[in-house]
Amino acid sequence: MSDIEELNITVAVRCRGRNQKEVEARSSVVVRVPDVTGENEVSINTSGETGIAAHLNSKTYTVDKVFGPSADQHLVFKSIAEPLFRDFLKGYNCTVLVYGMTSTGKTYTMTGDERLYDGELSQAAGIIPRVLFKVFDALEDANSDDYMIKCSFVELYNEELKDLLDEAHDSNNNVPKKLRIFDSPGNTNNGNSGSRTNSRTNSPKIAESQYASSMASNYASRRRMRMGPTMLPKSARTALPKSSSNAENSSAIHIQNLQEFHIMSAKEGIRLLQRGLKQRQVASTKMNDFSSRSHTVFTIMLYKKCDDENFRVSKMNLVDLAGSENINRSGAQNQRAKEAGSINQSLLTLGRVINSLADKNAHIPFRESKLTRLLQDSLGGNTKTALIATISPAKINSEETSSTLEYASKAKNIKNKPQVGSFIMKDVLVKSITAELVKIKSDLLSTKSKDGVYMSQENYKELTNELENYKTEVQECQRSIERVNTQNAILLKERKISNELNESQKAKVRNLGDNIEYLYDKIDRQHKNEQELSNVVQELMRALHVMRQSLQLYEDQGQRFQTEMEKVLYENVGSFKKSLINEIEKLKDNIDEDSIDVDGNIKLVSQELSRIFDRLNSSSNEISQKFVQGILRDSPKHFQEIHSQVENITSVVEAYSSSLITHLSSISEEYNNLKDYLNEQFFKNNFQEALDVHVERTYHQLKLSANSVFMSLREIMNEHLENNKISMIQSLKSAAAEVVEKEMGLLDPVKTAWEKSLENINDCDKLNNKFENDMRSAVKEVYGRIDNAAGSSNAALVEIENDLGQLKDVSANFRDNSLIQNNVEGIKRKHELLKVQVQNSADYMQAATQKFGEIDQSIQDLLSTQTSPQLNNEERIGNLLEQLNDRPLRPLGPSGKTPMRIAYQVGRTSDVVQQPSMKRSCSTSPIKEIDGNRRAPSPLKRRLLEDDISLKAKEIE
Ligand SMILES: Nc1ncnc2c1ncn2[C@@H]1O[C@H](COP(=O)(O)OP(=O)(O)OP(=O)(O)O)[C@@H](O)[C@H]1O
Repeated sequence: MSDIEELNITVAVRCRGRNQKEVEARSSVVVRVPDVTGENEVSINTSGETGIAAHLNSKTYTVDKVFGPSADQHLVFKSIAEPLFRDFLKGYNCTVLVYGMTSTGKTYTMTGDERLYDGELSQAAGIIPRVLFKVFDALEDANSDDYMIKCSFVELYNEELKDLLDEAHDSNNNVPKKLRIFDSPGNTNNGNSGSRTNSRTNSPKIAESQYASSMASNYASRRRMRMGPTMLPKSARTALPKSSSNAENSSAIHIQNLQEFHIMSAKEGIRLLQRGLKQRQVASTKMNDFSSRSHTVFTIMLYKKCDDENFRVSKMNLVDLAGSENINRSGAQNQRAKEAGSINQSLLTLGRVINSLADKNAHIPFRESKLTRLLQDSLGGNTKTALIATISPAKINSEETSSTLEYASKAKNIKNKPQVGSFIMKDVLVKSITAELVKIKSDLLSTKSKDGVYMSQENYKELTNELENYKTEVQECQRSIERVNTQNAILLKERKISNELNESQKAKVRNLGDNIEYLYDKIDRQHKNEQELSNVVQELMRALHVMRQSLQLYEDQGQRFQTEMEKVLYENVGSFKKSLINEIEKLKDNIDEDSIDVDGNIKLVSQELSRIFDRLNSSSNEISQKFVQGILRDSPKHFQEIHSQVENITSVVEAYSSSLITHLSSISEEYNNLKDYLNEQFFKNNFQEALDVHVERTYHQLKLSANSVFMSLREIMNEHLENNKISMIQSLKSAAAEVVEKEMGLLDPVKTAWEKSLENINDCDKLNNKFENDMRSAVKEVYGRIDNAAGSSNAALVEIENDLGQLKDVSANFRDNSLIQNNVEGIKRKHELLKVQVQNSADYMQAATQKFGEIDQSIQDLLSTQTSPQLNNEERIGNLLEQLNDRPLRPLGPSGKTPMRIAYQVGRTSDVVQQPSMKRSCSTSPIKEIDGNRRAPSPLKRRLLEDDISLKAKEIE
């Protein structure tokens, strides 16, 4: 046992969002959790302070996972229950517990929305429905047929156990069987001596009691749900302890009389769950109007084949604990108080058990409550366990939240020693199933023996209940149809109203459009005025410029005046000075002469002076008058101009400002109108509805237009494709015709050439035949001659032999007889003659052979020229014709003509266009073409002839 790894139980915290009650109570959020998940710390501030103080005074708890308000059911299942579920499939016993104060989401987490929608679970489905679906999915995926799944559903309420699936609760006649927690014989983990070690060594097994209870007959429900509680036959009961591999550790807690139901699908499991939930005791308290004050345990048992003889048994306990709030807070009284007390009794014991396990105490008070006895194996035992603590974020529940978090963080220290579950022998299982079958068969028999339909009381009740249920369902459906109809009518009415509203909105929008048009008009006019104003300002600038120029003119004139004055003064004073000096000189002269008329001179000087001053005066007067006159002349003009400019500007500015005021007032009036209109009329209406209608209509229009677009697109595509097809076919046809025409054009000269070549070939054939005939006759002649020669040679040989015989006979008379001498001479002459004849024949044959060679060579030459790869067909044919026409025929033998045979061949197969007529003529030819190479028989024949001749010649010799 010590080899088995110790595992801390997994602890998660799930914090929901604030509920209606908490929002209405304006209770602030005091719990800090992530929005979804990702952290393993949760902190709570119970001090009532805010800001940094709150942060400093808050208490932080560390767990394995924290889920915030946005964590959905799927995430919680995936993170917490699914890992355990995988171990459950492997054969481990697993437990998932939800713990927390009422209305924090325990039932939501464990069960959630268990209903099926089109055979599927909703997003809000909790752990139990998800496990039910997962288990069948997993086993079906594994293609495993050798498994069996059973379910049970038990409630612990007021320290009383209740089988939530026992139909006797619904029946008036049947009393539900009492459930009892039952320690298997080997269990040493009792209340007094219960120790952590003992509990851990407990191995889950299928005990007799469990079977006794699970096999309790319930044919009615089995028939309905194709499943049912099974009863272990006696033999199986006795066989059971031996079948368990962990028999020596057999010390599990079991519930006597608890019914277990076979399920063949997840849906059957869901139906069982729903049936059990209906039975669940629900009482209302101050804390939660629908608060459940009971603990429930939904158990899924998996019997999975592990070898030929045994099935492995694993259990998944899904525990929804009652609310953990304390009795004072709940305000429950009387019966409720008792209930609350008992709940607390269980939960308090659970707390103590958790504390003891966390502190590793020797004594663990499992036996002090039924809840802890039930959970004995899940806490510190062989089970893999996960605890989900559900909490509220609101300040009003902070006390309970703290207590829940304390429990959770304590529970995190509990260590389990998970072990793979026990085995059950195949025989035992088969026997239990056989027992069931026997029962079903007997029921069937009794049914058959009756005329009508027979069914047991229970079954009948079941069916009646079912019928009632269906009736209720039908009524509900009718009601919902009516509801839907009413809603539909309302919706139609609303639609009408919204249509009207829409129309009026449209009119208003049109109005608004007109107003905006008008405003735009005004703004345009305003713009024009601004333009005018800017023109005026420009004019003003110009006038200013003119004024500046005038001023400059004045300044220049003044300058000129001053210069002239200076000039006049300088000239006059200079001349005066000169004349004065002259006069003084004169005076001096006169003084010397004593004849000076002083008075006269003085008079003259004074006259001169007064004249000068007069002139000066007059010229200065003249200049100043001129200047003044100039100023007087020009000034009114300038001033007039300036004045008129200023007047202009003033009038324009006045006009502009008045029009500005008018426009501004009218714009502000329009703006106010618009604002009023928007405030009072436009937004006053339920624009959301109008918007919805618009959205709906737009959607429909979009859909219609999308459809029509698609349709037209399809039509266009089809048309396009059809056109393409037609034009492709046409172009292909015309291209093919063109190609054929061109090819035919190209073929024509070739055809003519072919025809010509065929004629040539035919001619060749004729020539060839003639040549062959000639050759044959020549050879025949040669043969005749050779035969003659051979005949005469033979005759000569016979003669010689005769002569030799005579020679022998007359040898004795040879020397003296002149006749003999004459005979010998005659023989000699005949021999010479014969020799000459043989020599002639041999010469003739040699000449004939030479002719054969020449003929052969000429044919080879001819063919090699014709089959040259560099030549095209036309050239070959031309050559051929040329050779036929121009080549001098070599005399041969008696025919005296050149034998010729043309095998027209083309280098490449693809170039060959074989004419039927040519083929025919070729096939009639005595000389064949093999593999395109010409092969003439004449050399062989010739060689044979030569051999023959030389043989004959040798014989003759
Ligand atoms: N995480 C959550 N997300 C959405 N709704 C939730 C969540 N938790 C709880 N609720 C809702 O809060 C209400 C109370 O939840 P639930 O009945 O599960 O609480 P409980 O802890 O089981 O209470 P009790 O102890 O009284 O049985 C339910 O309507 C449930 O849908």
